[in-house]
Amino acid sequence: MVGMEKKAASASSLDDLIEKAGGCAVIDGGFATRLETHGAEINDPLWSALCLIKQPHLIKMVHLEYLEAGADILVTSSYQATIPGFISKGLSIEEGESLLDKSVKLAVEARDKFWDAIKKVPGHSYNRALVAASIGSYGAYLADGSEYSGNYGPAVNMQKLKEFHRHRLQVLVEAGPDLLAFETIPNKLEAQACVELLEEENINIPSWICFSSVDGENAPSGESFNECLEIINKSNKVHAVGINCAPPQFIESLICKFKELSEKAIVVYPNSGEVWDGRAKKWLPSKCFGDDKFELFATRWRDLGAKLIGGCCRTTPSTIQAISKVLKERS
Ligand SMILES: C[S+](C)CC[C@H](N)C(=O)O
Ligand SMILES: N[C@@H](CCS)C(=O)O
Ligand SMILES: [Zn+2]
Repeated sequence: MVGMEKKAASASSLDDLIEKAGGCAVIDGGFATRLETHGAEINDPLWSALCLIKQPHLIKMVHLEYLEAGADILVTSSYQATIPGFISKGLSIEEGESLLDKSVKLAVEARDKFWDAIKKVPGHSYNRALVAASIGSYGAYLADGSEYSGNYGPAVNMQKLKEFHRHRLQVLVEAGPDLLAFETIPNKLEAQACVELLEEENINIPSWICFSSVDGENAPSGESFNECLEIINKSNKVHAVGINCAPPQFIESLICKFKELSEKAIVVYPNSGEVWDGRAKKWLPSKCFGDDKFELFATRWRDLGAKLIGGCCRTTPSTIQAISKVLKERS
């Protein structure tokens, strides 16, 4: 009974935010992308998580920029932050745990600082943001681009994926985020591992599970979203499903597909359209959508029923400002 009350209360924090935001809340944009703009060196197996060790002040700065731009939800710097990843840098388990905790604390501090200042400004149109702890896929940790292929090889089974996700999930939950954001999940097995872990760990923080997609129709593994969402639909621990870090031109039809396949809220935060070369560790020059296009897309995605909209890699605070402006009709 206590558990049920807790769940009902926590799920409503996301619903409340969506309502306060006028029916569609704004997520922040490319986090690693913005760190790089500020000179962060992230060409490393830890990618943006290297900044948790070396340049945490940049993390807070980027969170503040996205808040200023109008983000209702901040996604933390933990996408590629894992205990084994930190251990491979010579850190201890305790130090790794403390860095995961710090990823949430930095976002909470930025949110509180921004909100304390802005709430005193008469007529402001901001909402008190929520902090979503990023949980990047196993493929992100592998740092070989496999969050876009879903190909983890035959040795990676359910047990292995749960083992990978469990400890980080526990530490992030303990740090007190408002939401959990599973990002760039590329296959059905990992979606199922995440759903089962939320149950096994009895997590009562609202969560979303987002898939990447490279063909605009299926999960990167080639498995259909029908199969993937069937598993997620059975869980009342997952509050929203959607797509992140796929090109924007895929999003419209994927929202329509997801609406047919699930009653859960739909969350979309695509990248700029550029393609990640996992071997060279760089973005390939390719079709790239600017802020003006995101402004048009965001209205369309909202009208199609998306409840959470933002940007992923290679989008910037100005992209989020454009989305926020059009969704909240700010001038
Ligand atoms: C979303 S991708 C661009 C993140 C980086 C990737 N996991 C890598 O380490 O190469
Ligand atoms: N939250 C991460 C996702 C990378 S795909 C970021 O924005 O860097
Ligand atoms: Zn991305």
